Order: sequence, then structure tokens, then C-alpha cells
Amino acid sequence: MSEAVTRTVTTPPGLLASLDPLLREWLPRQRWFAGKGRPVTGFALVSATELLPPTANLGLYHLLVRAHQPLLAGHGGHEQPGDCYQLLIGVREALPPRLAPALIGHVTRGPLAGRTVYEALHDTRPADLLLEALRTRARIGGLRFERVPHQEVRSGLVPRLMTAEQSNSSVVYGDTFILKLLRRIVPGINPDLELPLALAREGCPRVPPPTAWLVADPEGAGASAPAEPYVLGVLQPFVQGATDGWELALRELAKGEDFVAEARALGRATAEVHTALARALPTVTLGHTQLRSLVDGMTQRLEAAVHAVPSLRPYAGGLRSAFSALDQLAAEGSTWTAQRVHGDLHLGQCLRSPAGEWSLIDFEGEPARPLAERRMPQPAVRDVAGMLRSFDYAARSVDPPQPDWAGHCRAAYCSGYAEAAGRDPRTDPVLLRAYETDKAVYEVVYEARHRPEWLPVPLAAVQRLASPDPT
Ligand SMILES: Nc1ncnc2c1ncn2[C@@H]1O[C@H](COP(=O)(O)OP(=O)(O)O)[C@@H](O)[C@H]1O
Ligand SMILES: O=P(O)(O)O[C@H]1O[C@H](CO)[C@@H](O[C@H]2O[C@H](CO)[C@@H](O)[C@H](O)[C@H]2O)[C@H](O)[C@H]1O
Repeated sequence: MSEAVTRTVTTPPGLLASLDPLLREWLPRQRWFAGKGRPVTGFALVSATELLPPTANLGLYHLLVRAHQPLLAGHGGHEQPGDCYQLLIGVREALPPRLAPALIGHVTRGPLAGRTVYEALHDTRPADLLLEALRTRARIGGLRFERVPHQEVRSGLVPRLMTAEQSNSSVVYGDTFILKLLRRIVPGINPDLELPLALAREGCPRVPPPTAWLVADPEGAGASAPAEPYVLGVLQPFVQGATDGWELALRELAKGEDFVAEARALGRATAEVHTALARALPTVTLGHTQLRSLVDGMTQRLEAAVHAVPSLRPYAGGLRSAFSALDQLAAEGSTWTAQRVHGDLHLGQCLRSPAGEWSLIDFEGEPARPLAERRMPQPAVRDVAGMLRSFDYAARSVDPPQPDWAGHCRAAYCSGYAEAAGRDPRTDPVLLRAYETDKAVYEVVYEARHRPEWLPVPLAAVQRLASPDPT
């Protein structure tokens, strides 16, 4: 085992000020930028770590920056502290053509004046440096690189940045590991590390086990540092030759084939993960009081969604009834078990290996929700509802839509789940409808914000779920 490398570093004063005008323009254009629709009016430095001092060839900075954004009209136009983002900034005299897509801009003032800065994850040497730091369990400034002791990482694996549309950024190393660098950073235990670690401890083979991870310690994070570290990234085994469930479902739809066997296998895989999570982490019983606050949350999200997306308005009453029916059951004495769940499960989060084995990935939960909420135990049906919505999405993304295809998948998924969990989610239709409704409302807002052309897909579900007896 190699010794941990500890390196203290200093960063040049005025670094952020010199990057500020370039980042204001560049950051909002990134897919992973969460504050779309509001301009960035400035930055505050949360932490800066010089990973490579700038020479003629290359310099490298790790930055955590808080982007200031004014609130939308109606909130007084004041600035709020804004989200914190993780950036890896490369510095060169000039960019070689292969790095042109990574350009952030040319610095005109401050310590880097005359240099070109770029998104360093596109570049081999910075990506190598991250893997090497994880491999050697380095400490660099306030950055701490951790690795599971018995899991060796070979040096020299060739990196490539994934180009998929993502909420974060991932680098694949030699088809052996994948490093996901989180982009919007919040202090505290991140479920994307916490849950796969817990599942690995349980020996659950359905989730790639974390091999290594990096965090920023608060003492390196400025005077107003939070008490908890920031989880910045997770390295895990890369499932070679995998196809994700969304791609696979669309492929079968295009061929006119059903997806029933895979949907059943996915149901089983989901149940196995839920069973392992319920063993690994605390579960609680939800009585009327807890259910009431859950239902209140769903209702508030619905009200906010109706405000943001007016086409929801005609269905609001029917959708509310999905939530009040659940509240009614709780008032009559029904209780439910809550446990840790995936939190944002859909076909794109399921990977099928060439051998036909399914894995679940991306345990971050819905990134827009507060961390404390994402880490709360919830009925496992929440994930089931996410998957049921996903079959519907796939069936409605083709022309003409294939509702029967979705119906068969939904039934098979629930049967597979029942086989492995010993309980069929369909035996609790009121809970299932409430969670499907909550998810469809979330999707309406998500699509209105990110992909307006997809809005009809969740709106069709809203129409169905708003009726008292949705089929
Ligand atoms: N362990 C893995 N093996 C193979 N591919 C993976 C693995 N983890 C993630 N991926 C690929 O990376 C993509 C993004 O990963 P994900 O964790 O969903 O990131 P994000 O939170 O940015 O959406 C996935 O859709 C999948 O294609
Ligand atoms: O980026 P994430 O994977 O964390 O999830 C977000 O984006 C998803 C879309 O990429 C979105 O999922 C919705 O669209 C999918 C098809 O593209 C569909 O399979 C899902 O069922 C549907 O919810 C997800 O909601 C959002 O959080």
C-alpha cells in the first residue's frame, strides 16, 4: 500500500477576481449549472487549491466557488448566497486544438493575465493527477483523497471525459474505473457515497462499490466554513460494455419488441437494493403525523409547480386528491415503513452488463432537494413510482405512443419486485398513486425548465393521475 502524500499549497491572491468575468459567461452555459434562467452576478471563493503551479505548459486549480444570482422578480430582486460549484481550472499559454471545446477564456488581468484558462477535465494530465491522488490517498491543501484500503487502483489508466448529458461530470479511466465529480456541492454526507458504501458493506452486488472518493475539509474552506466536509467525487468500478435501461428500452420499442423480461429483472434488482438498504440503515414507521408532513411536502411541491407551469392548473384539484386520499388512510390508522431509498430512480440510472446483470447507479437523489430531505427514510414505493414513470416516458417518446408496452412493463416490474421483496407495490394503490403523482409533478417542472419539448410526456401522466381511479 502506498503512503499518503500530504502537500500544503498556496494559491495566488486575486485568482478569482481575474477569472470572474470569464466564469460569469461560461458557468451558466454548462449542462450541470443548476441556476438556469438567472444571470450570475459574481462569485465568492469557498476554497482554492493549487494542484499544479502554473508553468508555461500547464497550471491547475481546484476551486469551490459560490455563484451569486439575483432572486427572480417578485422576490425583491435581491441577491442570495447561491449554489457552490466545483471547478477544475487548467491554465496554459495557449490551448492545443484538441482542447478547443474546453476553452473558458483568455485572462486579461491579475495573476494569470495573458494565459488561457479551460475546463481541465478534458485534459489527460489533470485527470491523471486526480486518479493518482486517489490512488495514493493524497492530502493536497484542504482536499482529502480517500481509498478503500483493500481496493488497489492501478496507475497509468488512460482517462476520457464522458460526453453524456449529465448533472455532474464523469471521467472513465481505462474502462476500469469511473470518477464522478459532483458539480453542485453541498456540505454534509452525500447519499451518492453513503448509500453505495452501505450497500457494499451489505455485500449487495447490484451497485458498483465505491473504491475511492475525495472531500474538501471545512478548515480549508474559509472563515464561514460549515462543520461538515464537502463530498466532491466518487471513484467506482466501471461496468464495461454496459447499456443503460433507457437506451435498451428505446431500442426494443424501435424494434416493436416488448421489454417485459427486463422490466421484471429490474423489479427484482430494485427490491434487492431496497432489502439491503433496509438491513444496512435505520427504518422508521410512518404514522399519521409523519404521513401528514410527507403529504404536506407533496402538496406544497404541487402548488409551487402549478405556479411555475400554468398548464398544470386544470389538473390541480385531481392531483391534490391523490395526496388527500393518502392522508385519509393515515388518519384511519394505516402505517407505512420508511427506509433509505435511491430517490431519483429511472431507466437511465439502471445499467445492464453484457452478461445481463442489472446495476443501479447515481444515489444522489433529486439534486434540487435539500440534502437533509434526500437522506430521510421514505417508503420504498417512491423508487417504484420513479421506475413506473420511466416506462411511461419511454413509451411516450416514440411516435405513435405505446401505452400497452408501458402497461406490460409496469406490471412485470411490480411482479419482479414482489418476487424479490415479498410484497407487491400494487397492493398499496393509494400510496403508489401519491408517489407517482409527486414524481409526475416534479417531471413537469423539470421538463418545463430543461427540455420544454418533453413537457407533454409528464403532462399526459398528470391527466391520468388526476382522475380518482387512474388505471
Ligand atoms: N459504474 C459505472 N459503469 C459504467 N457506466 C457508468 C457507471 N456509473 C455511471 N456510468 C455512466 O455515467 C452516466 C452518468 O452517471 P450518473 O451517476 O448518472 O451521473 P449524473 O449524476 O451526472 O447524472 C450514466 O448514465 C452511465 O452511462
Ligand atoms: O440527471 P438525472 O439522471 O439525475 O435526472 C434528471 O434528468 C432526467 C432526464 O435525463 C429526468 O428523467 C426523466 O426523463 C427520463 C428520460 O430522459 C425518464 O426515463 C425519467 O423517468 C424521467 O423522470 C429526471 O427526472 C431528472 O431528475
